[in-house]
Amino acid sequence: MPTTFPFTTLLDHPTKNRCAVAPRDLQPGSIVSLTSPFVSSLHRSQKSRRCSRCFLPFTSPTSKRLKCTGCPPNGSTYYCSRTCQISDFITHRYECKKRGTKSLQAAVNTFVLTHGEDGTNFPLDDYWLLRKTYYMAVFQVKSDAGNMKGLVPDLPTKLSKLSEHHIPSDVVLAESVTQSVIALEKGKVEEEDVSNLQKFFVNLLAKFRANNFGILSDLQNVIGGGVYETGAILNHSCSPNCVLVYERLEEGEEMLQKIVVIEEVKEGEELFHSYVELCQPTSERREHLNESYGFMCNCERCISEGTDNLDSKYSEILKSEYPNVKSIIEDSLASAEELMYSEDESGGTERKEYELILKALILQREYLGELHLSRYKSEALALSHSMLLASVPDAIEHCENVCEFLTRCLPQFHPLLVLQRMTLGELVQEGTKRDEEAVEIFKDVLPKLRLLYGEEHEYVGRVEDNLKFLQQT
Ligand SMILES: C[S@@+](CC[C@H](N)C(=O)[O-])C[C@H]1O[C@@H](n2cnc3c(N)ncnc32)[C@H](O)[C@@H]1O
Repeated sequence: MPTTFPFTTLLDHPTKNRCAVAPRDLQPGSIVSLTSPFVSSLHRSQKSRRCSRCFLPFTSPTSKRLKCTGCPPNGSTYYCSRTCQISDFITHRYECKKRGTKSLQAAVNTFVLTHGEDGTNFPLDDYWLLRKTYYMAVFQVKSDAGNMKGLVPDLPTKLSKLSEHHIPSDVVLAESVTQSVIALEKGKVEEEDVSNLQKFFVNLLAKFRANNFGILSDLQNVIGGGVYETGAILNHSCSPNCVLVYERLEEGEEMLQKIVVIEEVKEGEELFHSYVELCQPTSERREHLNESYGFMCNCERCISEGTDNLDSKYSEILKSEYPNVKSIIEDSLASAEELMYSEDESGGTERKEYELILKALILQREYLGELHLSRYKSEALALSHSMLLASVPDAIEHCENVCEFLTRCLPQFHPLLVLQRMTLGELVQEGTKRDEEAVEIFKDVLPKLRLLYGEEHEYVGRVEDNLKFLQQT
């Protein structure tokens, strides 16, 4: 286990309430917390790809996996080991087929009908997590010692400490979650308990709004959701001094959340991570924070950027022409997307897709500011396509542009930037004779990867091997 320097919690900030502060002077790479969640749940899109308990990826279709025999075939749950299956059973038995397939399906169907499969208001994945938390709280109270495997001692007290963000429409949402529990419990919920149950869900939803974490894979994709007690103490900043990395420690355990300091912090200074996508323009970040967490961000970056540096910035001369150009850009990107998701299984459309993306990108480069978000998105899309087409020189150009964009929006230790630079190093190594440049990139990236992911991580080994190879030749 790595050494941690647990942060101090201050309780009395006039507007933010609890704050986490550095217990001593900290260097980049210091870990201030490494904790497991109260509750976590794998997203449906990952169900067949990862263990439902510890989130270990199944690297190939033939990887060893245990299937829950109780789940319906279209919603199977898989585990990497018996230990994981047993640890998960305490709550999972309420979700799988063994306990009332019809009532569970009916409950989920009603939820989907009312709120949509991926309702922007409350996606189905969050619904599962919410219900799982409910069952854990119920069991925790029921179990005498409160330390049965898979349960969290003192869960209700811990939940009560979390801050809340109430949204009026959550009352309706709580109503439908309550109905789904009533249906599932088949008459076990007494009439007089219904309104308490509904209140419980209204409060739990308000806590979820303010405290839920998207659990990220090493490649920074969201693969699940969870509630972490320690992480929930950190406030937000758009120029954060900490990032969150998720780690699997051992079988049977849920994903740990590691809070890593990414710049020098003095003793007593507040620690922040970012609640939102940092590449968004200031106005969008602030709007998102206000809607989702109920505060207006006044961090250093928001104040210094003023109205915006990333918003649409066109050259003044070209501004009047932009409306026409915009439709060409949008049409090209829409056609590329249509091809990507077309039914045509024969493939072979990648070149055409790349050309359409490039057509949009060339116009975006001409008309939009360097830090325009949609220009960056096209650049990233063009990068993945050129890699798919094995067109290394194109890939290098797009990757350099993406790195340039990320360098200007993200702290230099941010995993997204570090991983993108690692890709750039590998492309330069593969596709050019610029070995010295590749070495420089790897030398810059390696210590950052070690601090973020740990010495033993496969990315660290990969970059070390690349460096060794380049330095020998
Ligand atoms: C995950 S909690 C953070 C800890 C919180 N301060 C507490 O006492 O539990 C999220 C809530 O903290 C508050 N918060 C976080 N960052 C903030 C900021 N930069 N400015 C104002 N309020 C903030 C908001 O109320 C938000 O909904």
